[in-house]
Amino acid sequence: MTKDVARVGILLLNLGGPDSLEAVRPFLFNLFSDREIIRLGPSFLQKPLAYLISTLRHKKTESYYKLIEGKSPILEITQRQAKALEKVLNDSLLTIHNSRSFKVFIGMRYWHPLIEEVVPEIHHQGIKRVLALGLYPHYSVATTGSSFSKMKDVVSRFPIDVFTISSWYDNPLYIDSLVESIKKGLDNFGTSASNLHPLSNDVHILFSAHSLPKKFIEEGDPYLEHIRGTINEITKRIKITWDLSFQSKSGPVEWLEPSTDEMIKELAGRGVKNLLVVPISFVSDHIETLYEIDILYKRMAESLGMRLRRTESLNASPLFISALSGIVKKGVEEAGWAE
Ligand SMILES: C=CC1=C(C)c2cc3[nH]c(cc4nc(cc5[nH]c(cc1n2)c(C)c5CCC(=O)O)C(CCC(=O)O)=C4C)c(C)c3C=C
Ligand SMILES: [Fe+2]
Ligand SMILES: [Fe+2]
Repeated sequence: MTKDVARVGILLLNLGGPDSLEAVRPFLFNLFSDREIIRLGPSFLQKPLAYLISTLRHKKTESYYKLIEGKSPILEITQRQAKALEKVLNDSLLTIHNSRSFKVFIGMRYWHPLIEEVVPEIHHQGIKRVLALGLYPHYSVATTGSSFSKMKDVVSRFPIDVFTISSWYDNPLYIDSLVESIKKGLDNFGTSASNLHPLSNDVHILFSAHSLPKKFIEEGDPYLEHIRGTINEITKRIKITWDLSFQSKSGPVEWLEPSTDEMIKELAGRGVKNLLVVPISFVSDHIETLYEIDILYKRMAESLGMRLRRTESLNASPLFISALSGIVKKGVEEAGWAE
């Protein structure tokens, strides 16, 4: 008899990003239409205001994407993660059931392949069990929460059972993969900054998380607690001097502080000369690593007499894919789909 686990689909959820400059405006419209990420007045005004903001903002956003090859790399990286994860999961199952049992899908919140496009596809493939995993280690209503709401809404139209994994900020292999990338970043500093010893305390670490309006935290969002949880696990394994700051705020409300640009200035004032920035809330490269950190903050640091480097994003690193595989397998067991 075929094991039921043979029918499990893994749905990787992420934000998505524009795949061309023409896609920037409709991508922004989709994002600003979502009341879970941003509330623009009463609900009947959400779409008109989303239209207005995307019209006013798209040129500025396009200018950032022009600096990173005219599009977001997020889909291509998520596809690599999906392919690697499917292989690792099925290779490990081969030894147990002699059948290929997992199929990994991608569902993006604001740009193609959209969640509402992929769920019907999963149904057409005859899959009745879906394990949904947000590619956000730290839960926020604005990110994972919004993707889950959209997915549950679409899935309710199909005979599909869903099991969700909402956060994995302290998963040991995920922490290992971050520690690996920090050690690599420190080593690279050692070789590129002459007379600096690898792992030297002379390199200060700055964890830079995506900012979030403070109101979310006040309403019980665990995002900040999760970010601190990840850092806490990292510092149990590696001795570093560090700070935490928040980047990419994008509206006139109060956001988490300090901002990464303020923090860079403060660290320059404290005499820090070598700064390794760790983009802590992203597992893939996108505009906030490739433009904001690599171009904007690097330039700012240089003008303050500081060397700034960034740790490599986890992307499809083997250790990170093992972490995802472990998270999925644990989820399959918790869902009761393993036997
Ligand atoms: C409108 C408010 C926003 C909140 C709140 C927010 C939270 C948030 N976002 C990410 C991760 C990503 N954001 C990305 C792009 C992006 N985000 C916002 C707005 C908010 N994000 C905008 C307007 C944009 C578009 C770019 C721009 O115009 O500045 C992306 C994708 C970018 C890509 O290139 O692929 C990601 C990923 C997190 C983790 C988060 C809160 C925890
Ligand atoms: Fe964002
Ligand atoms: Fe952002």
